Amino acid sequence: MAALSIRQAHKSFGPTAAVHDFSLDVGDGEFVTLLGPSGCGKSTLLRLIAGLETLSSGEILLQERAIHDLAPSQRNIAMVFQSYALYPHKTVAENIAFPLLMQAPLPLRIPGLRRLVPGCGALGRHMTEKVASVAHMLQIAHLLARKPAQLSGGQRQRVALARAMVREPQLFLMDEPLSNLDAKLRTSTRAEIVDLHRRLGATFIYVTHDQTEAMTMSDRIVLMHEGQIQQIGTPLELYENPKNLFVAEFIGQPKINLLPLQFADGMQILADQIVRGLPSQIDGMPLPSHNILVGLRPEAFTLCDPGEPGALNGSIHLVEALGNETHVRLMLRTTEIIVRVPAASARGLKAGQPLAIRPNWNSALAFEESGQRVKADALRAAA
Ligand SMILES: Nc1ncnc2c1ncn2[C@@H]1O[C@H](COP(=O)(O)OP(=O)(O)OP(=O)(O)O)[C@@H](O)[C@H]1O
Repeated sequence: MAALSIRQAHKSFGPTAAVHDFSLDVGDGEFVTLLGPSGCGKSTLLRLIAGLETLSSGEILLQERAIHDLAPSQRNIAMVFQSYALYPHKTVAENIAFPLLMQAPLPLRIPGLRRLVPGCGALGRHMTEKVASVAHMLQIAHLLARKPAQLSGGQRQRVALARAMVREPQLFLMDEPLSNLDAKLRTSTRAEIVDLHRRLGATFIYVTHDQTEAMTMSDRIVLMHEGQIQQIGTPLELYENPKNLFVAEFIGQPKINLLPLQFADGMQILADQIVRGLPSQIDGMPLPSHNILVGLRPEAFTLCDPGEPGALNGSIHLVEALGNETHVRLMLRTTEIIVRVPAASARGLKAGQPLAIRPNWNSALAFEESGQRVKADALRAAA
């Protein structure tokens, strides 16, 4: 059974279709990330799930129960915002307890009444224990008496997480929760959220435009563009088997290289160079006879002898040594590509020098000029 099902969701703001024909099933306990460039509709989709926006059409089901007409408070969903949205005048303990307090009977919410109404003492103690246990889990128990202004960004983020956890929701929604943290803290908090997900066993929907976050944290990624799904898959599926150029270019750092492959007068021309020794198959299909774009990741090249069959010859534009590996920007006539070279092989490489490389054709991807992956049908049609 899917924990969350979104069926043909559509949301327009006037003429803008922020989310268009969006369908997704999320499994119980799964960590799914909505990834895409700014404005692709990620936050709108999260807000639709939370009930902060209403659908123009479609359905949202939580544990097979339609929730899209329910108020946010009735959905048993917790959302962690980019801004943390903590109450500045309340202590950390009061911030964390707030969702429990909102669910509690009225007398418990009014301090003077608590002692007078039977049962309130026990409920209050239960709330205090719950807050303490969540704070302990997130290692912020020593901060319970402080106000948000007295916390670091990372601590505020944990308080926001604790406040989301305290109600034990069926679903956690997180909207770019790490974007206000510095790079080092982002890396460690990333690992903490993954660990928290594992320990809670809850379903997480996470929004980010940062592919490293998406790749390292998610069971599956939903890559969006202009309100629509481009591809759904595991991080490796998206990297190794992108459906189209948008996915291939969005996933991967440095970006995939795109080399035009043309056929003219019986010659094979790759990135404006006549090449010999092309394989009979590219991307699992016979070599086409129409022009295509060949996608090669920066690691899909080997340094070689300039005269070797299949060699591409270029001139080094820039050498970026990262320690364990080096990124070489290589100019092949009119196309600049990035080649990932092991540090040991890159010693002595300098800008301005000639360099020859051989593509590893086993990992090459073939794209039509329209951006779609070359398919067997397209080859037959073009033949
Ligand atoms: N309340 C609104 N009124 C009008 N247009 C809106 C509204 N909210 C979002 N949009 C538009 O809907 C589209 C999707 O916006 P959304 O905020 O969901 O994108 P996003 O992928 O989350 O972007 P970002 O990463 O920048 O937060 C954008 O074109 C945006 O301008």
